[in-house]
Amino acid sequence: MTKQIILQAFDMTAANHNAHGLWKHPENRRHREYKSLDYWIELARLLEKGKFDAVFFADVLGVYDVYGGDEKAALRDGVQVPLNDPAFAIPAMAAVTENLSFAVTVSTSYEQPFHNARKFSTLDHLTKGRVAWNIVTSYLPNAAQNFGLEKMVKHDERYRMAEEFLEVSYKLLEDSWEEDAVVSDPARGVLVDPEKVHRIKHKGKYFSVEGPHVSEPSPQRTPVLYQAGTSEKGREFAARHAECVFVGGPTPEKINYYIEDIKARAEAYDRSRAEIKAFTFLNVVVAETEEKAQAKYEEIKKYWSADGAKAQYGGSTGYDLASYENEDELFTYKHTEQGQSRAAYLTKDAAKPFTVKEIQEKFSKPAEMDIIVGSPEQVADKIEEFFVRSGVDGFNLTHYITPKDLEDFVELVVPILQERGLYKKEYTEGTFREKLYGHPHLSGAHPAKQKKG
Ligand SMILES: Cc1cc2nc3c(=O)[nH]c(=O)nc-3n(C[C@H](O)[C@H](O)[C@H](O)COP(=O)(O)O)c2cc1C
Repeated sequence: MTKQIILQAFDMTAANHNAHGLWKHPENRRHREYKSLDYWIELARLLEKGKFDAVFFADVLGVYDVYGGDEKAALRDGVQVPLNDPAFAIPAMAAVTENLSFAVTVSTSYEQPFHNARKFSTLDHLTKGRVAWNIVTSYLPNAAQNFGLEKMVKHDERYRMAEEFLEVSYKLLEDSWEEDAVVSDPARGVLVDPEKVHRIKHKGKYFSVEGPHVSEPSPQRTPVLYQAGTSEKGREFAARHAECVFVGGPTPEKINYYIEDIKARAEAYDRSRAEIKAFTFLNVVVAETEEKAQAKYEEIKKYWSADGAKAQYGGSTGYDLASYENEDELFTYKHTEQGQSRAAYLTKDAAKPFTVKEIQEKFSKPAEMDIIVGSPEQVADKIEEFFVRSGVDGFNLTHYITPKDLEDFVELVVPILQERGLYKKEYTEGTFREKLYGHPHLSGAHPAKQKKG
């Protein structure tokens, strides 16, 4: 059978995610409605109608304050702020759907593993196993300041913390409660068998957790594990832990390079390449005809905010585009403690070197990467080509006018992809991991299982 596209809506429980300035577009509803459950419920129903596999919630824990040295530009355009906690929308979205899954971003740099494990067990129970965790190490200096630190923990150390965070998480989610610990036996007067619940007694460099876990085993135990970030350390981390990777890159070939590299590294940990699915961004502007799609794109460009885009770029890379004075100088890679994959994107990963002037111009219109604009057939053709060339398993679909762009995609593009056999017509049964991999729990080759010996 043809490999089918796994589709996720890329979202954030914020007034704006990546559509900088588009809040001004008269048809955009999200900045007014993201605070209401009705909005998220409507979105969940729409995505399930379009057979989306999941909604992928990005999240950050501070404001973007690198560009121009403060958060003013980010606030003016609502760059991922105001922002609510994504976890709270999920039970309501799960209540009106049966198959849509939910990937939530949680940072290992600022969360506590005990609290995080409880949160994911709860979500996994309430969604009947439809939850995933996008593991990030964070990049915003302001997030560090919000959690009692003067400065961010350095990039590579954040990944070392993440390693230990995962070790504790596995102990809590996989080992603390045996599968049959909850006996619920009135005759013996025993709800939980004390012999089958174990303290984890973790004492490490960064975390100390006695346990036991307080939630009983959920359908998936450990949520499906996503990772995003392709620095050297990021790829090594993904190779060990991730079941899904979210990879950005300036060309399909570069994306493919990162995916292949992560899979090769996974093999060194005795994991099979098939155990890792890869996703990248998909930016689409579609309408009934090419002309209408072009007109829609022109409209989007009119509202786009270059300052908003630069604010986001500054926060995630550490490169302040307000501080470059010489427009003719080459925009080169320099080490920062922020996100190294994002920093590489327009510098050492780019197909050609850019001058500062070219970079500034890039931010004056939407999408760093190729945006697909066209009629439904044209869009489907390009998606198919991109799918094959990049070697991804699926996409995180962005949107500019929300929820209208998603409605258009469901109505206009999904039926064509389905006709071509590139996209499912029906969901498969079961938890998110069963839909992706055919089994409810982490595979036996995963390090979470291996350490049990
Ligand atoms: C495609 C992509 C999506 C990301 N989404 C988030 C996010 O929602 N929240 C966050 O704090 N970091 C996010 N990150 C940051 C990374 O997870 C990572 O912590 C950061 O980029 C530093 O790692 P790196 O140097 O390996 O890129 C994302 C990174 C990439 C490449």
